[in-house]
Amino acid sequence: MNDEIQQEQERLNEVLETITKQISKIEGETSQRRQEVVSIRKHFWDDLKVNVDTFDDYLETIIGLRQQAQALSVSEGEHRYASKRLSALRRMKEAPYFGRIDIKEEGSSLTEHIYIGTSTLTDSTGENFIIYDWRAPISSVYYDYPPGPIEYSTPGGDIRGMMKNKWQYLIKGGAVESMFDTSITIGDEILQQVLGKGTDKHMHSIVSTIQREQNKIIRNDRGRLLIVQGAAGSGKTSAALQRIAYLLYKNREKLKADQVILFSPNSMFNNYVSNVLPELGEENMQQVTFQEYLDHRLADSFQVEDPYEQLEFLLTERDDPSYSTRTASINFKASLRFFEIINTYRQSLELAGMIFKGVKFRGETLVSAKQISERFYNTNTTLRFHNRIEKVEEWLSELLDETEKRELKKPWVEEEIEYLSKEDYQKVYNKLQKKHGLTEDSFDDYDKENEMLARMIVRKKLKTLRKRIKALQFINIKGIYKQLFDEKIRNELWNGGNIPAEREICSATQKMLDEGKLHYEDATPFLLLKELIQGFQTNNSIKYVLIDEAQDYSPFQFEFLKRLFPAARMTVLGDFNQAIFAHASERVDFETLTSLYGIGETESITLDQSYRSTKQIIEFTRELIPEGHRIKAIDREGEKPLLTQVPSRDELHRQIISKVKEWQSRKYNTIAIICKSAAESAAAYKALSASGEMKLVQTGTNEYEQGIIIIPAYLAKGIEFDAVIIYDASNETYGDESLRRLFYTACTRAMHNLQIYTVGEPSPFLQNAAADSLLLSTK
Ligand SMILES: Nc1ncnc2c1ncn2[C@@H]1O[C@H](COP(=O)(O)OP(=O)(O)OP(=O)(O)O)[C@@H](O)[C@H]1O
Repeated sequence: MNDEIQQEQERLNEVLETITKQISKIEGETSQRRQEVVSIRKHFWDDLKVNVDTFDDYLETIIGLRQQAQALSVSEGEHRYASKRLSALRRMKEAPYFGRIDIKEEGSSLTEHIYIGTSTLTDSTGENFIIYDWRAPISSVYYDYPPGPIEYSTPGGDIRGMMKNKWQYLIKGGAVESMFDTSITIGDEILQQVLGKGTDKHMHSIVSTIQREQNKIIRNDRGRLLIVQGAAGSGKTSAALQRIAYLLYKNREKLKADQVILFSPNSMFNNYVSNVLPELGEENMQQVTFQEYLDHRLADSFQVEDPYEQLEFLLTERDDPSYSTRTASINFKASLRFFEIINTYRQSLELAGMIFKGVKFRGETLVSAKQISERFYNTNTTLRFHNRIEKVEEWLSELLDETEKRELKKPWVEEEIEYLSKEDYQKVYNKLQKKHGLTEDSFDDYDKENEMLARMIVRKKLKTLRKRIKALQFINIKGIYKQLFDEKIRNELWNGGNIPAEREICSATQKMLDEGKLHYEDATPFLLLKELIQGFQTNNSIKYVLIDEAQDYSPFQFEFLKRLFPAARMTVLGDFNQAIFAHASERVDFETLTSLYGIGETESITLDQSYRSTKQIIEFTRELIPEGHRIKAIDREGEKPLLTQVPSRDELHRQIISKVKEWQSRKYNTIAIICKSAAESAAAYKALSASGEMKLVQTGTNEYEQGIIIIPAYLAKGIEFDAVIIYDASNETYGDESLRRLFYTACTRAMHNLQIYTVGEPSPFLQNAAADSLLLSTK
């Protein structure tokens, strides 16, 4: 051990001793707090005198109850805080800090050693910092500057100074393994070591090696919208998660983890990233997929297609007669033009076109659809659209009041009373007694009893109808959406056509609706129209929305999310070179998003440095896309990706099995065989699974599994593998230009090794690359 490491180890030992002392102190406190909580819970009612005889007694009881509940909540809060601190300290024992900066602030003669770790540590007085949390203002200097002049912002103003040294430490199990003075060493040694490691079941935090550009994303505090366009593997997901940890720390007094929501591509991805925040001592944010939200809102009325079903159709059914109409429909329905058409359509409904459903009770029409329509268009026409709907709703509720009165005397009610079971009768009786304070004596009045029972029965029967009227279900949204595709409306509102396959799109959409289905491309437009008519359902409690893999969202969906979360700031992270859904085929950047909140409220950051893959893999993958030369690789060496052309499927499978064996001996944790579609994955699984343990990943797979997996490219997005086999990159499979982005996404999942097979002639995508970034073999 050299002198420097020896000295550092001694300091580390002192820090560890402080941590150990604090742990034992807090352990005592937590156990005491726990006992307090248990005791208050156990004796909650013993310590309380419950007396409601007089109003004063009642008041006293309520006050006592409140005090007791408050004491419980304080103790629970203290216990929670102490437990959180305890787990932070226990985590720190492993590696209390990872960096140090030596800083002399302007106007001070003292050079301070600032140690940086995952959590704060102070001495026993609580006044002096031994370690600074990586999210503290001063820690930003570590990520933003090399030694030399520095500047950072604090709530009290900007601070300037000089950084004399910057150290990186690799500490494991309480021992300093290595340390680097970054003013002397070239490159980021620790980053190299971290990136050279194998995959794990879960993604890890990157706080010890956050790069300057990523730090800008993490600490960005300006504007309503932050757009991050970043190359594959540039750390977008990582930056998003550390950003959440940062926001929770910075706003710890007012922001809770469940006020932050992350939209992610699928549930396997959710599982893959679920450890990052707990590793940093924070609770996980809410995580959803856009599809989950659509299902939540629409699955009652429709069979809603999910995005992967849509994609699978596009990837595998090219010969289907409806294929070209479907692609035209997807493009059109994701466009801003369709968004505008829907808005215009909604406005036109103020004058004509609303479709209603008649209201029926026990098979009898109380009011017909036509009558509702007449009411809507003939009265209150000067009011705003939503108020007019409200007026109709009030009118229908009044009609129900009248119906209730009328029905009371009808024979069906009398009959239902007779058939009431004893229990029902007793229930009704008890309810009535409680509500009206009836005594045994007063209830023997037959008429009164009957009237009350009748009212109860009729009300119960009308309850669902009332609810549906309150929920504005008398508006036929499905009919209104279908009408948008009628020839008449098309001529009036679609602004002169020029939409490819316009007629075909219209008839296919109407047919789909008649079958009770809703394609993925229709789900958001349908929901938008519904909300524009019925009023928006908003969620004001969410303060931050982060959207990962944002290239897969249409401008439509962004508009929708903005309206859904009116109180939130949005962070959008994506890469258009990985846009795999048909609706994004034309788009190359997030330019259109600027209009969401306006230029003044929008900031954009681009990440060009890729961290996931070796230099050789990046040199190959960047040739697959336009402007790929901008992507920079980390100086991490590996083997050149290998392209092997085989004559047949049988030979393909033989070679894959032997490649997997070779790689297993290299101890790779995950080897992925990436296919184009679910259909191709299933076929590959059938042919290969007998050779050893392999897992097939499908849309419903919830866990990121280690080992050997077979996976369609679109489900592999967002995640990574030690080594990747591209199952078949032939011209037949990846011949069409529209598949370039999917192919790029598949290849960029590889961290250390990439093997591409092609049965017969390779895809044209490989032709540019083949010259110098791919090794060719035709075994
Ligand atoms: N600063 C960093 N320090 C250490 N590792 C990093 C850093 N930035 C990114 N990585 C690693 O690089 C890999 C890719 O990161 P991440 O998945 O966040 O990228 P991405 O931009 O979301 O990728 P993609 O768009 O391809 O899904 C991960 O293994 C991540 O841990």
